Amino acid sequence: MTATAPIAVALDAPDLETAARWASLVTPHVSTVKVGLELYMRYGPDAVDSVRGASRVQVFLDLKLHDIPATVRGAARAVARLKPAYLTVHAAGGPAMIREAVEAAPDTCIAAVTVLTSLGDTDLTAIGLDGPAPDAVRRLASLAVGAGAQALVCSPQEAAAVRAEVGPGITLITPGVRPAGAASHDQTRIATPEQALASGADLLVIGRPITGAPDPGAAAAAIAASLRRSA
Ligand SMILES: O=C(O)c1cc(=O)[nH]c(=O)n1[C@@H]1O[C@H](COP(=O)(O)O)[C@@H](O)[C@H]1O
Repeated sequence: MTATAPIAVALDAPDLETAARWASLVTPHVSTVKVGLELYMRYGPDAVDSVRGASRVQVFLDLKLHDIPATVRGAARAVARLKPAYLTVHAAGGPAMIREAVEAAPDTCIAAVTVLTSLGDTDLTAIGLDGPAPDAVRRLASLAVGAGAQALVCSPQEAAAVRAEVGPGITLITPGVRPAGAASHDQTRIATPEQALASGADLLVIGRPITGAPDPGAAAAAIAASLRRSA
């Protein structure tokens, strides 16, 4: 049996049946499935159990926590019992908040989201965040790692620069991944799966290019095969 590809499929579905069906189709090919806000807001912990099923797939719980440190500590502690492999927090929540999440979920890899891949430089100016994006990402990456985050979320466009900034021990997770010719949807800072891997990403988050395909299992298998060829 071939090893699964370092891909987290974003199960952004309106209902649990659809998410569980996508999960069962893609898990032979990918290492990880991601439960995000859409599913968790509706189903809570059941969403995690349901997509995990009987398989050994890793679950990435993407709740993008961003609140005062004590509240994030409580939230991280509450979901730690679900044993997700990864849990996201926003790096912009600051070092004290990140530290609380790391301490509250010791068996989970806390992944700090730097600058959302949907944002471009004009958005950063509107928000009041000093850009350009690669500079803001590097700054937040360094802050998050200093606070104990073991993983970082950034676009594949910044992965090489972030790796140079934080060194080899940190897991780099990149959404904003689109196979050549695929629709970008609401993503702004994108690259192909092969480019993401070559830039040093450890885990590629891919949603709609897989889940929106007529056969999500075949779409996941095709991307996994292209990554194997490019490795
Ligand atoms: O934390 C994330 O996973 C995340 C961070 C980010 O900066 N951008 C981003 O798109 N994501 C998530 O990655 C997934 C991307 O999905 P697609 O655009 O359909 O491939 C979605 O579930 C987003 O919530």
